Amino acid sequence: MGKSEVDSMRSARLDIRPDNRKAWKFYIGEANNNNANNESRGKQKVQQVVNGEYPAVLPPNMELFSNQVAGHMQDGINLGMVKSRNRVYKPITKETCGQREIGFYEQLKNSRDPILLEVKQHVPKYYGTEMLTVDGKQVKYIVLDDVTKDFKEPCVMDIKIGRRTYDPLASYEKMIKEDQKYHETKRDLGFCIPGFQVFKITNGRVCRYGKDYGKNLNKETVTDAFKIFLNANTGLNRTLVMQLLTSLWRIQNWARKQRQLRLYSSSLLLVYDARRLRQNQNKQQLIQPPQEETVPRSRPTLKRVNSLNRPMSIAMRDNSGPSRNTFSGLLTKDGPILRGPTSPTRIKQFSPLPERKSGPPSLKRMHSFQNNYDKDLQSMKADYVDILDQLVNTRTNQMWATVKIIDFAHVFPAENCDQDTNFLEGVENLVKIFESFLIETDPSFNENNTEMNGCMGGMR
Ligand SMILES: Nc1ncnc2c1ncn2[C@@H]1O[C@H](COP(=O)(O)OP(=O)(O)OP(=O)(O)O)[C@@H](O)[C@H]1O
Ligand SMILES: O=P(O)(O)O[C@@H]1[C@@H](O)[C@H](OP(=O)(O)O)[C@@H](OP(=O)(O)O)[C@@H](O)[C@H]1OP(=O)(O)O
Repeated sequence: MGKSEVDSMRSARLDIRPDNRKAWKFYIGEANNNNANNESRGKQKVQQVVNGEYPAVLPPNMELFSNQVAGHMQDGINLGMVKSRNRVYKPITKETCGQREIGFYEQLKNSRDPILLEVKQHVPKYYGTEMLTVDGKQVKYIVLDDVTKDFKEPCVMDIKIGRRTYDPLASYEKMIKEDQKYHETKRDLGFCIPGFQVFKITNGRVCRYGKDYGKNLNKETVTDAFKIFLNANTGLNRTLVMQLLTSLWRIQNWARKQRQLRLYSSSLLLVYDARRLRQNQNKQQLIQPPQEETVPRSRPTLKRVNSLNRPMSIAMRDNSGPSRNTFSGLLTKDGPILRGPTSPTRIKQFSPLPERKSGPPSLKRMHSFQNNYDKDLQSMKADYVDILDQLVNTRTNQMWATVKIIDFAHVFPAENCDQDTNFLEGVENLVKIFESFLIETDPSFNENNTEMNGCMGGMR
């Protein structure tokens, strides 16, 4: 395709759908995620449907990154993230920010400082930079590991951390602009949610929530956003919450210790695989004993297995409430330590539910107490999908949810060797919300327990 053809195609799209420029940003709802219609023509290919709903002329083997949920998108003005195989490419469009971010990744790559070595575990692997020709222009890209690469149905949430999201070199206008947006969640919780996507476990469709949704959230409605993201309409999944919380605790622990960096406007990227969540939910329903049917509907719906340890329930029993027994930030080989009123409480080591061993689904088990054959058939199909997945995926026993720190365009050295409270407070509040979810997934949790409300109200 010649340049003039590409140009005319791009302007045709501009003419026909002028509002599309910010389409993704305002989009809330379901979308078909398999709509990338790539045409390889000669050396470059045109991608018709992209992260910001605009085409781009990309080098061969490159495509626009469809799992990008926030940040600058391909939208006719900005360049979006692109991907090739298991790597994502972040364009450097603002020279100073780009150099700062590259500088940070290079520092991590070469450093032996224990704090930097520790944070490296929570940052996507860095593969240097590359020049690519995009839309006929040479652009420098930062090359990173795609943290969604192992997931069949990647659910991704970008949580921008900090009450303050501008750096020390920001202009007065930039400060005002930043302070005005996502105002309530930033003010009350020290973080905001610029975007997320979730694959619904009920129908496999992807739903995307953009900036406008995030800008209208407040400290109460933010819980709804998390529950949508966590596919909690059929009940919060304890294994999922535990995996995310384990990562969050480790990041919190690091943020409490570190005294050398200021992370302005960095994000925590929460990712999990809805495919694995569905399998986990199905499995829990299958092993659920029949007497569960008598449990009143008003109770939390998540079913549990006996082997699953219950850290927060131990905490509640020993210390009578989450507001008085937050995780201390200390992880030992035996599990996290809680901070209690008198002495620290060690929580038993916990791990995600063991995955189902391969083998054909058992027909014997398939007669539910309700004799609901349709439901049984559905579970059986899900089992086969599960087994097929295991046959093609050797990573099946790995974690299927994690949290990474991303976006270091506004990282600065700390001037006075104290904590980065702006970053830390956001992380701590996020941790508290996920700890309250963990309590909710405890089968002994009583809905009327006022302690939990106390926990939510205790945000800094
Ligand atoms: N390593 C990664 N793996 C998978 N997805 C990623 C990765 N890094 C970034 N993303 C995706 O790209 C989005 C934007 O990333 P990032 O915040 O680094 O870009 P940005 O354009 O600098 O953002 P901003 O406009 O907030 O400054 C993230 O929300 C996430 O969806
Ligand atoms: O983080 P930066 O580099 O300052 O870029 C911001 C950022 O992308 C911001 O998006 P959000 O994630 O805070 O929602 C953009 O704001 P909008 O919400 O108005 O789109 C800013 O415009 C970006 O700043 P800049 O205009 O300097 O590129």
